[in-house]
Amino acid sequence: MTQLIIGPGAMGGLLGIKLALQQPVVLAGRRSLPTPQSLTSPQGSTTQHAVDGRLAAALTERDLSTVTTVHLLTKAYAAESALAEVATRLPAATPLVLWQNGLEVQPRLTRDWPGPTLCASTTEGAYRQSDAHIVHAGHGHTWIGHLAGEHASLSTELADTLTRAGLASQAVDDIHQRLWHKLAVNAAINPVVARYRIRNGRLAEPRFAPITNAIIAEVADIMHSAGIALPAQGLSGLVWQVIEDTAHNRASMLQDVLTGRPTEHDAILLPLLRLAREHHRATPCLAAFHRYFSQRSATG
Ligand SMILES: NC(=O)C1=CN([C@@H]2O[C@H](COP(=O)(O)OP(=O)(O)OC[C@H]3O[C@@H](n4cnc5c(N)ncnc54)[C@H](OP(=O)(O)O)[C@@H]3O)[C@@H](O)[C@H]2O)C=CC1
Ligand SMILES: CC(C)(CO)C(=O)C(=O)O
Repeated sequence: MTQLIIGPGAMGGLLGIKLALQQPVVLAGRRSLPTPQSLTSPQGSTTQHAVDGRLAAALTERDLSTVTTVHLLTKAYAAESALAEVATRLPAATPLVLWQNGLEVQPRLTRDWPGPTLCASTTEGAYRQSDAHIVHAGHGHTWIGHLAGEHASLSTELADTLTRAGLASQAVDDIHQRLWHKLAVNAAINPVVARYRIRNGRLAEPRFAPITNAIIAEVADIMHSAGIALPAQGLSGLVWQVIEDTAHNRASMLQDVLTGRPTEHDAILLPLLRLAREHHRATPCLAAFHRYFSQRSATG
Protein backbone atom coordinates (compact mmCIF):
# COMPACT_ATOMS: atom_id res chain seq x y z
CA MET A 1 0.00 0.00 0.00
CA THR A 2 2.76 2.46 -0.91
CA GLN A 3 2.09 5.88 -2.42
CA LEU A 4 4.86 6.79 -4.88
CA ILE A 5 5.51 10.50 -5.33
CA ILE A 6 7.65 11.44 -8.31
CA GLY A 7 9.05 14.97 -7.97
CA PRO A 8 10.09 15.80 -4.39
CA GLY A 9 9.78 19.58 -4.81
CA ALA A 10 7.52 21.96 -2.91
CA MET A 11 4.19 20.22 -3.53
CA GLY A 12 5.66 16.70 -3.77
CA GLY A 13 7.46 17.17 -0.47
CA LEU A 14 4.35 18.55 1.21
CA LEU A 15 2.20 15.69 -0.07
CA GLY A 16 4.83 13.11 0.85
CA ILE A 17 5.24 14.34 4.41
CA LYS A 18 1.47 14.56 4.95
CA LEU A 19 0.67 11.14 3.45
CA ALA A 20 3.56 9.47 5.30
CA LEU A 21 1.79 10.23 8.59
CA GLN A 22 -0.71 7.53 7.54
CA GLN A 23 0.92 5.03 5.19
CA PRO A 24 4.20 4.11 3.45
CA VAL A 25 5.40 6.74 0.98
CA VAL A 26 8.36 6.76 -1.40
CA LEU A 27 9.50 10.22 -2.51
CA ALA A 28 11.38 9.74 -5.78
CA GLY A 29 13.58 12.38 -7.34
CA ARG A 30 16.46 12.72 -9.74
CA ARG A 31 18.96 13.57 -6.98
CA SER A 32 19.30 12.70 -3.29
CA LEU A 33 17.64 14.94 -0.75
CA PRO A 34 18.62 15.17 2.92
CA THR A 35 16.54 13.48 5.60
CA PRO A 36 14.89 14.50 7.87
CA GLN A 37 12.92 17.11 5.97
CA SER A 38 11.59 20.16 7.85
CA LEU A 39 8.02 21.32 7.23
CA THR A 40 6.85 24.76 8.31
CA SER A 41 3.06 24.92 8.64
CA PRO A 42 0.91 27.90 7.56
CA GLN A 43 0.71 28.76 11.31
CA GLY A 44 4.52 28.98 11.47
CA SER A 45 5.46 25.86 13.45
CA THR A 46 8.27 23.70 12.07
CA THR A 47 8.42 19.91 12.44
CA GLN A 48 10.97 17.30 11.32
CA HIS A 49 10.00 14.29 9.19
CA ALA A 50 11.93 11.18 8.21
CA VAL A 51 11.22 10.53 4.52
CA ASP A 52 11.94 7.54 2.32
CA GLY A 53 13.64 9.54 -0.42
CA ARG A 54 15.00 7.57 -3.40
CA LEU A 55 16.48 8.14 -6.82
CA ALA A 56 13.67 7.40 -9.30
CA ALA A 57 16.04 5.78 -11.78
CA ALA A 58 17.34 3.36 -9.10
CA LEU A 59 13.92 2.06 -7.99
CA THR A 60 13.66 -1.65 -8.82
CA GLU A 61 10.60 -3.69 -9.79
CA ARG A 62 10.67 -5.08 -6.25
CA ASP A 63 10.75 -1.58 -4.70
CA LEU A 64 7.75 -0.68 -6.85
CA SER A 65 5.76 -3.90 -6.35
CA THR A 66 3.67 -2.46 -3.48
CA VAL A 67 2.86 0.89 -5.16
CA THR A 68 -0.90 1.48 -5.27
CA THR A 69 -0.88 5.07 -6.59
CA VAL A 70 1.66 7.22 -8.41
CA HIS A 71 1.47 10.97 -7.77
CA LEU A 72 3.34 12.92 -10.44
CA LEU A 73 4.56 16.21 -8.99
CA THR A 74 7.24 17.48 -11.32
CA LYS A 75 6.68 20.67 -13.26
CA ALA A 76 4.58 20.09 -16.39
CA TYR A 77 7.57 20.18 -18.75
CA ALA A 78 9.31 17.34 -16.85
CA ALA A 79 6.25 15.14 -16.20
CA GLU A 80 6.46 12.66 -19.05
CA SER A 81 10.23 12.11 -18.88
CA ALA A 82 10.11 11.68 -15.07
CA LEU A 83 7.31 9.10 -15.32
CA ALA A 84 9.15 7.25 -18.08
CA GLU A 85 12.04 6.61 -15.65
CA VAL A 86 9.88 4.20 -13.60
CA ALA A 87 6.95 3.34 -15.89
CA THR A 88 8.18 -0.02 -17.19
CA ARG A 89 8.92 -1.30 -13.67
CA LEU A 90 5.59 -0.33 -12.10
CA PRO A 91 2.75 -2.85 -11.59
CA ALA A 92 0.48 -2.81 -14.64
CA ALA A 93 -2.46 -0.42 -14.49
CA THR A 94 -1.28 1.47 -11.39
CA PRO A 95 -3.47 4.58 -10.91
CA LEU A 96 -1.70 7.84 -11.76
CA VAL A 97 -2.53 11.30 -10.36
CA LEU A 98 -1.34 14.39 -12.28
CA TRP A 99 -0.88 17.52 -10.16
CA GLN A 100 0.51 19.86 -12.81
CA ASN A 101 -0.73 23.34 -13.55
CA GLY A 102 -1.89 24.01 -17.11
CA LEU A 103 -3.45 21.46 -19.42
CA GLU A 104 -0.57 20.25 -21.54
CA VAL A 105 0.40 16.83 -20.20
CA GLN A 106 -2.98 15.80 -18.74
CA PRO A 107 -4.76 14.86 -22.00
CA ARG A 108 -1.68 13.03 -23.36
CA LEU A 109 -1.05 10.97 -20.21
CA THR A 110 -4.77 10.24 -19.75
CA ARG A 111 -4.66 8.76 -23.26
CA ASP A 112 -1.30 6.96 -22.97
CA TRP A 113 -1.06 5.69 -19.37
CA PRO A 114 -2.42 2.10 -19.14
CA GLY A 115 -4.01 2.58 -15.71
CA PRO A 116 -6.67 5.03 -14.51
CA THR A 117 -5.36 8.61 -14.74
CA LEU A 118 -6.77 11.29 -12.48
CA CYS A 119 -6.01 15.02 -12.41
CA ALA A 120 -5.69 17.12 -9.28
CA SER A 121 -6.23 20.87 -9.18
CA THR A 122 -5.08 22.44 -5.95
CA THR A 123 -5.03 25.82 -4.26
CA GLU A 124 -2.59 24.59 -1.57
CA GLY A 125 0.50 26.79 -1.59
CA ALA A 126 4.02 25.54 -0.88
CA TYR A 127 7.61 26.40 -1.67
CA ARG A 128 11.01 24.92 -0.93
CA GLN A 129 13.19 27.08 1.27
CA SER A 130 16.07 24.64 0.78
CA ASP A 131 16.68 20.98 -0.10
CA ALA A 132 15.88 20.16 3.54
CA HIS A 133 13.01 22.57 4.20
CA ILE A 134 9.49 22.96 2.77
CA VAL A 135 7.17 25.82 3.69
CA HIS A 136 3.42 25.12 3.51
CA ALA A 137 2.54 28.74 2.73
CA GLY A 138 -1.22 28.46 2.85
CA HIS A 139 -4.03 25.93 3.24
CA GLY A 140 -6.15 25.44 0.17
CA HIS A 141 -8.46 22.90 -1.37
CA THR A 142 -7.81 20.09 -3.84
CA TRP A 143 -10.24 18.72 -6.44
CA ILE A 144 -9.63 15.30 -8.00
CA GLY A 145 -11.21 13.65 -10.99
CA HIS A 146 -10.81 12.02 -14.39
CA LEU A 147 -10.84 14.27 -17.48
CA ALA A 148 -13.92 12.47 -18.85
CA GLY A 149 -15.57 12.05 -15.43
CA GLU A 150 -14.70 8.32 -15.11
CA HIS A 151 -13.23 6.50 -12.04
CA ALA A 152 -15.56 8.16 -9.54
CA SER A 153 -14.91 5.69 -6.70
CA LEU A 154 -11.12 5.89 -7.12
CA SER A 155 -11.36 9.70 -7.07
CA THR A 156 -13.42 9.58 -3.88
CA GLU A 157 -11.02 7.12 -2.25
CA LEU A 158 -8.04 9.36 -3.05
CA ALA A 159 -9.80 12.54 -1.98
CA ASP A 160 -10.64 10.84 1.35
CA THR A 161 -7.02 9.73 1.79
CA LEU A 162 -5.74 13.28 1.15
CA THR A 163 -8.34 14.81 3.46
CA ARG A 164 -7.39 12.39 6.26
CA ALA A 165 -3.77 13.44 5.71
CA GLY A 166 -4.71 17.09 6.29
CA LEU A 167 -5.09 18.29 2.69
CA ALA A 168 -8.81 19.04 2.25
CA SER A 169 -9.90 17.36 -0.99
CA GLN A 170 -13.02 16.54 -2.95
CA ALA A 171 -13.74 14.16 -5.82
CA VAL A 172 -15.40 15.89 -8.78
CA ASP A 173 -16.73 14.88 -12.20
CA ASP A 174 -15.88 18.22 -13.84
CA ILE A 175 -12.11 18.40 -13.34
CA HIS A 176 -11.67 19.30 -17.05
CA GLN A 177 -13.61 22.53 -16.52
CA ARG A 178 -11.85 23.26 -13.22
CA LEU A 179 -8.44 22.83 -14.87
CA TRP A 180 -9.54 25.22 -17.62
CA HIS A 181 -10.62 27.82 -15.08
CA LYS A 182 -7.30 27.53 -13.22
CA LEU A 183 -5.40 27.71 -16.50
CA ALA A 184 -7.35 30.83 -17.50
CA VAL A 185 -6.45 32.51 -14.19
CA ASN A 186 -2.81 31.45 -14.51
CA ALA A 187 -2.68 32.72 -18.12
CA ALA A 188 -3.93 36.16 -17.08
CA ILE A 189 -1.60 36.52 -14.08
CA ASN A 190 1.58 34.45 -14.41
CA PRO A 191 3.10 35.69 -17.69
CA VAL A 192 2.57 39.36 -16.79
CA VAL A 193 3.92 39.21 -13.24
CA ALA A 194 6.85 37.02 -14.33
CA ARG A 195 7.69 39.30 -17.30
CA TYR A 196 7.65 42.49 -15.16
CA ARG A 197 8.84 40.82 -11.91
CA ILE A 198 6.00 42.13 -9.78
CA ARG A 199 3.77 40.70 -7.04
CA ASN A 200 0.22 39.82 -8.13
CA GLY A 201 -1.42 42.89 -6.54
CA ARG A 202 0.51 45.31 -8.76
CA LEU A 203 -1.49 44.08 -11.78
CA ALA A 204 -4.17 46.56 -10.67
CA GLU A 205 -1.83 49.50 -11.37
CA PRO A 206 -2.58 51.59 -14.50
CA ARG A 207 0.58 50.31 -16.23
CA PHE A 208 -0.40 46.62 -15.93
CA ALA A 209 -4.22 46.50 -15.69
CA PRO A 210 -4.78 47.08 -19.45
CA ILE A 211 -2.42 44.19 -20.30
CA THR A 212 -4.19 41.91 -17.82
CA ASN A 213 -7.61 42.90 -19.19
CA ALA A 214 -6.45 42.33 -22.76
CA ILE A 215 -5.34 38.80 -21.87
CA ILE A 216 -8.58 38.12 -20.01
CA ALA A 217 -10.53 39.20 -23.12
CA GLU A 218 -8.48 36.91 -25.39
CA VAL A 219 -8.82 33.94 -23.03
CA ALA A 220 -12.57 34.45 -22.53
CA ASP A 221 -13.04 34.71 -26.31
CA ILE A 222 -11.13 31.46 -26.91
CA MET A 223 -13.01 29.57 -24.19
CA HIS A 224 -16.35 30.86 -25.46
CA SER A 225 -15.52 29.89 -29.06
CA ALA A 226 -14.47 26.41 -27.94
CA GLY A 227 -17.60 25.88 -25.83
CA ILE A 228 -15.74 25.76 -22.50
CA ALA A 229 -18.01 27.15 -19.77
CA LEU A 230 -16.75 30.39 -18.24
CA PRO A 231 -16.75 30.79 -14.44
CA ALA A 232 -20.09 31.82 -12.94
CA GLN A 233 -18.81 35.33 -12.06
CA GLY A 234 -17.25 35.78 -15.53
CA LEU A 235 -13.56 35.34 -16.23
CA SER A 236 -12.74 38.96 -15.47
CA GLY A 237 -14.55 38.73 -12.11
CA LEU A 238 -12.68 35.54 -11.18
CA VAL A 239 -9.23 36.79 -12.25
CA TRP A 240 -9.51 40.14 -10.45
CA GLN A 241 -10.82 38.35 -7.35
CA VAL A 242 -7.78 36.01 -7.36
CA ILE A 243 -5.47 39.00 -7.88
CA GLU A 244 -7.00 40.71 -4.85
CA ASP A 245 -6.86 37.52 -2.74
CA THR A 246 -3.22 36.82 -3.67
CA ALA A 247 -2.02 40.43 -3.87
CA HIS A 248 1.14 39.72 -1.86
CA ASN A 249 2.04 36.50 -3.73
CA ARG A 250 5.01 36.05 -5.96
CA ALA A 251 3.28 33.81 -8.51
CA SER A 252 4.86 30.48 -9.40
CA MET A 253 6.19 31.64 -12.78
CA LEU A 254 7.78 34.69 -11.15
CA GLN A 255 9.43 32.44 -8.55
CA ASP A 256 10.82 30.30 -11.38
CA VAL A 257 12.18 33.39 -13.15
CA LEU A 258 13.77 34.69 -9.92
CA THR A 259 15.42 31.33 -9.14
CA GLY A 260 16.57 30.74 -12.73
CA ARG A 261 14.36 27.67 -13.30
CA PRO A 262 12.39 26.97 -16.50
CA THR A 263 8.85 28.40 -16.43
CA GLU A 264 5.59 26.54 -17.15
CA HIS A 265 4.68 28.94 -19.99
CA ASP A 266 4.06 26.12 -22.48
CA ALA A 267 1.71 24.25 -20.12
CA ILE A 268 -0.29 27.42 -19.47
CA LEU A 269 -0.27 29.20 -22.83
CA LEU A 270 -0.01 26.46 -25.47
CA PRO A 271 -3.47 24.91 -24.84
CA LEU A 272 -4.97 28.38 -25.35
CA LEU A 273 -2.93 29.18 -28.46
CA ARG A 274 -3.77 25.80 -29.98
CA LEU A 275 -7.50 26.24 -29.34
CA ALA A 276 -7.35 29.80 -30.71
CA ARG A 277 -5.81 28.53 -33.96
CA GLU A 278 -8.46 25.82 -34.22
CA HIS A 279 -11.25 28.39 -33.79
CA HIS A 280 -9.60 31.21 -35.79
CA ARG A 281 -9.39 33.61 -32.84
CA ALA A 282 -6.87 36.46 -32.61
CA THR A 283 -4.39 36.25 -29.70
CA PRO A 284 -1.85 39.10 -30.00
CA CYS A 285 -1.15 39.33 -26.24
CA LEU A 286 -1.02 35.61 -25.47
CA ALA A 287 1.19 34.97 -28.50
CA ALA A 288 3.55 37.82 -27.57
CA PHE A 289 3.98 36.51 -24.01
CA HIS A 290 4.50 32.96 -25.27
CA ARG A 291 7.14 34.22 -27.73
CA TYR A 292 8.86 36.19 -24.96
CA PHE A 293 9.14 33.19 -22.59
CA SER A 294 10.08 30.78 -25.39
CA GLN A 295 12.93 33.07 -26.48
CA ARG A 296 13.97 33.52 -22.87
CA SER A 297 14.17 29.76 -22.28
CA ALA A 298 15.98 29.21 -25.61
CA THR A 299 18.69 31.71 -24.68
CA GLY A 300 19.00 30.33 -21.12
N1 LIG B 1 4.05 24.85 -5.29
C1 LIG B 1 2.76 25.14 -5.27
O1 LIG B 1 2.26 25.84 -4.36
C2 LIG B 1 1.85 24.63 -6.35
C3 LIG B 1 2.32 23.88 -7.41
N2 LIG B 1 1.44 23.42 -8.36
C4 LIG B 1 1.90 22.65 -9.51
O2 LIG B 1 2.53 21.46 -9.04
C5 LIG B 1 3.62 21.09 -9.91
C6 LIG B 1 4.88 20.96 -9.05
O3 LIG B 1 5.18 22.25 -8.52
P1 LIG B 1 6.28 22.53 -7.41
O4 LIG B 1 6.28 21.44 -6.41
O5 LIG B 1 6.09 23.91 -6.97
O6 LIG B 1 7.60 22.41 -8.30
P2 LIG B 1 9.10 22.24 -7.81
O7 LIG B 1 9.95 22.81 -8.90
O8 LIG B 1 9.26 22.72 -6.41
O9 LIG B 1 9.29 20.66 -7.79
C7 LIG B 1 9.44 19.88 -8.92
C8 LIG B 1 10.25 18.66 -8.49
O10 LIG B 1 10.35 17.75 -9.59
C9 LIG B 1 11.67 17.24 -9.59
N3 LIG B 1 12.01 16.64 -10.89
C10 LIG B 1 12.30 17.24 -12.06
N4 LIG B 1 12.59 16.32 -12.99
C11 LIG B 1 12.49 15.11 -12.39
C12 LIG B 1 12.69 13.75 -12.81
N5 LIG B 1 13.06 13.48 -14.07
N6 LIG B 1 12.51 12.75 -11.92
C13 LIG B 1 12.13 13.02 -10.65
N7 LIG B 1 11.95 14.28 -10.17
C14 LIG B 1 12.12 15.29 -11.04
C15 LIG B 1 12.51 18.47 -9.27
O11 LIG B 1 13.82 18.10 -8.93
P3 LIG B 1 15.05 19.15 -9.00
O12 LIG B 1 15.01 19.88 -7.70
O13 LIG B 1 16.22 18.24 -9.14
O14 LIG B 1 14.80 20.04 -10.19
C16 LIG B 1 11.71 19.01 -8.09
O15 LIG B 1 12.02 18.30 -6.92
C17 LIG B 1 3.72 22.20 -10.96
O16 LIG B 1 3.08 21.83 -12.14
C18 LIG B 1 2.98 23.38 -10.31
O17 LIG B 1 2.43 24.25 -11.25
C19 LIG B 1 0.09 23.67 -8.28
C20 LIG B 1 -0.41 24.40 -7.26
C21 LIG B 1 0.41 24.94 -6.21
C1 LIG C 1 -3.25 31.87 -8.75
C2 LIG C 1 -1.76 32.11 -8.78
C3 LIG C 1 -1.40 33.07 -9.89
C4 LIG C 1 -1.46 32.72 -7.43
O1 LIG C 1 -0.19 33.22 -7.31
C5 LIG C 1 -1.06 30.80 -9.01
O2 LIG C 1 -1.67 29.76 -9.10
C6 LIG C 1 0.40 30.73 -9.24
O3 LIG C 1 1.16 31.42 -8.57
O4 LIG C 1 0.79 29.95 -10.13
